[in-house]
Amino acid sequence: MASLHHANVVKGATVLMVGAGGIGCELLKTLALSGFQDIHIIDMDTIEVSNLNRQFLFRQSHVGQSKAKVARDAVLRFRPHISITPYHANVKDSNFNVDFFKQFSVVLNGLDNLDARRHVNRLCLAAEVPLVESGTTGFLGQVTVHVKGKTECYECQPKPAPKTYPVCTITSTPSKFVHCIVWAKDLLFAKFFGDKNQENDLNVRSSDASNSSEHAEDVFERRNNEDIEQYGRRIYDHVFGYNIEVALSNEETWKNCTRPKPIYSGDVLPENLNHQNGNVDKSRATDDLSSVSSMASLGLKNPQDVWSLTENSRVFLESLKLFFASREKEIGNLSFDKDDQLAVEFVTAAANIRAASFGIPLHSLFEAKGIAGNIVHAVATTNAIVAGLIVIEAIKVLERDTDNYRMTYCLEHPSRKMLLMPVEPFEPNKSCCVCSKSPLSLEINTHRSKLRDFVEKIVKAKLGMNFPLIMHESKLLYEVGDDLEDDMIANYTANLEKVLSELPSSVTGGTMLTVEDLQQEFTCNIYIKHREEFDEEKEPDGMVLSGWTRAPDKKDDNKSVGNGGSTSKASPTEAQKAVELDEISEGTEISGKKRKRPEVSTNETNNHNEVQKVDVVDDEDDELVMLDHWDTDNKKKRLQ
Ligand SMILES: Nc1ncnc2c1ncn2[C@@H]1O[C@H](COP(=O)(O)OP(=O)(O)OP(=O)(O)O)[C@@H](O)[C@H]1O
Ligand SMILES: [Zn+2]
Repeated sequence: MASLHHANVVKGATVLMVGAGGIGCELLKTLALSGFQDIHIIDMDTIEVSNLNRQFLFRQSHVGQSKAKVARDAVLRFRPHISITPYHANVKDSNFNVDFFKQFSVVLNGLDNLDARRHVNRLCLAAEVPLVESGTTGFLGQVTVHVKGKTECYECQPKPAPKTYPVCTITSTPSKFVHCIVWAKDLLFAKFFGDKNQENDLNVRSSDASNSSEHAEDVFERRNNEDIEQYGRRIYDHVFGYNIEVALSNEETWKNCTRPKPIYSGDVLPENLNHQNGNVDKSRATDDLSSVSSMASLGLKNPQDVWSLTENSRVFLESLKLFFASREKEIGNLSFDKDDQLAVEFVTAAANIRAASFGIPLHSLFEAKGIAGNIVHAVATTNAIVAGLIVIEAIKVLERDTDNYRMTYCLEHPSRKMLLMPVEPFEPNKSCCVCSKSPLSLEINTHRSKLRDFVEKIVKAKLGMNFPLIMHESKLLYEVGDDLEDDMIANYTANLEKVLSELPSSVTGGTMLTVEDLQQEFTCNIYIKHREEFDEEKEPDGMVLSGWTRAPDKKDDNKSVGNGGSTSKASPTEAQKAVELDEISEGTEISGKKRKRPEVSTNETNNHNEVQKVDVVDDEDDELVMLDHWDTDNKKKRLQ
């Protein structure tokens, strides 16, 4: 009987789950209840209070403990005889190598970042283990199946970079609140509390670039004998007052934009802020990020209130004081963290003061935090549905039921009365550099760009390699590893500072470089094209990687059939509308891939029904994701 076969397949499988967060907790529970008996879980995190609203295997008493271990213990309480092996570790650790991956029948991802997803994809390809990948954003979700040689790999479709804004919009002409948030977070906060020596083209540094006093003084440097309030007010007046005056003096800028108004602290606050606040209780633990709060010391209670300009100005100065009074040691090393209350307060206040200056509506701390942290509030129901779909696909993969593999998309609004949209997987993209080993090409100025730029911007950031090795013909130019001799390390370090054309084996236009990651067993050839100039706004890296093109179109791939045996068509635009991602896509990883609705068999309908039986639970909090959406102009070959 099919059910006996099914039960045996499930029982005999050794499964690796990566991620024990929102999706992972649901997944572990569903795997255990579906009869899986040998489950391994990797998660590098410990449990936080903010996880408790949707990660139902965790309780208040578990805060601070390993997610993987607590999830195991929680499930063993209702399935005591199965084997669950937890690893409190980063999946990118070198012990999780190809041999480690080979022991598994299938790998299931419940991750929240592109980097780890790409890494797992490569290890699955190298180990030839099928991967079921997933992601959710609010009501939207997806589950995709990746089997080497049969379907696309996770990287067959390029993933769009997080949304960025032109520098001049951020530094000079903001028109939306998000521009003010980016300014407050990436420029002002970074300038105050991050690395003092960083390059930061914020026009908060000093005066107008054309002014010869530019290098005379770093306004952010606290002067001798300057108390924190004086310091805060001086910076306030500089960034919200003086800099705006300077910007206003350039008439050209304001021809098509509304002129901002300078704001000085004296305009909105009394000369002396006579408050009981600022007197921080220094005995408070500085490692508890939530214990120091300007809202608390100013008596502002509701994070959903929109503060007045005066309140924002008070929060700005108070946050600054609190950073100096109770977290001084961290100053210089901080980067913005959405879970750092004081940082969120500072950024909210600074963004609001700037917004007031530019006539942009002010926002509450709650809203500002959402924008600054790229937060889309998670819906636990979506996680539960996605977890169910992962298990369904995992079982099909284990049964080698290739014809019935489906990529499934959870939609926010019903499309043709469906909230779940199953799509047949596509075959591997022949121009994918990961699974089809197709070469890439890189336009770069070989006389100006250093090997370090290439390693940081291309090899690490774009190709996601951890332990790269770079070769030109048979010459090694660079390598990372634990067992390198000192003279080799010195050699490679020296190479990093050389421009490409001056490397021991000169890299110029026409060179083919080989880049390899030994842990991921991933090799990639990059054809170098020399180019003199790059557009600073559009090509800020000063180099352009391409060649990762999509698979060729196939004309007959255009017909599509509805779910449940219906033969009606779902047009791409209709589907596209259903997966409307515009608003939430900021900062999340959403690929522009075209998927067509396939013919759906009766079998599929059954699966579909099964999915719809998943219990509905409550919704909450935030999660970052990977979502694909429909795209009208790219048609791909379906799996044969
Ligand atoms: N490289 C990695 N190695 C191991 N686990 C990882 C790695 N990257 C992410 N994870 C885990 O994936 C899980 C993703 O879960 P989820 O998206 O619910 O995020 P979260 O951190 O629990 O919640 P939030 O980000 O919303 O606060 C997290 O538990 C995280 O620790
Ligand atoms: Zn691929």
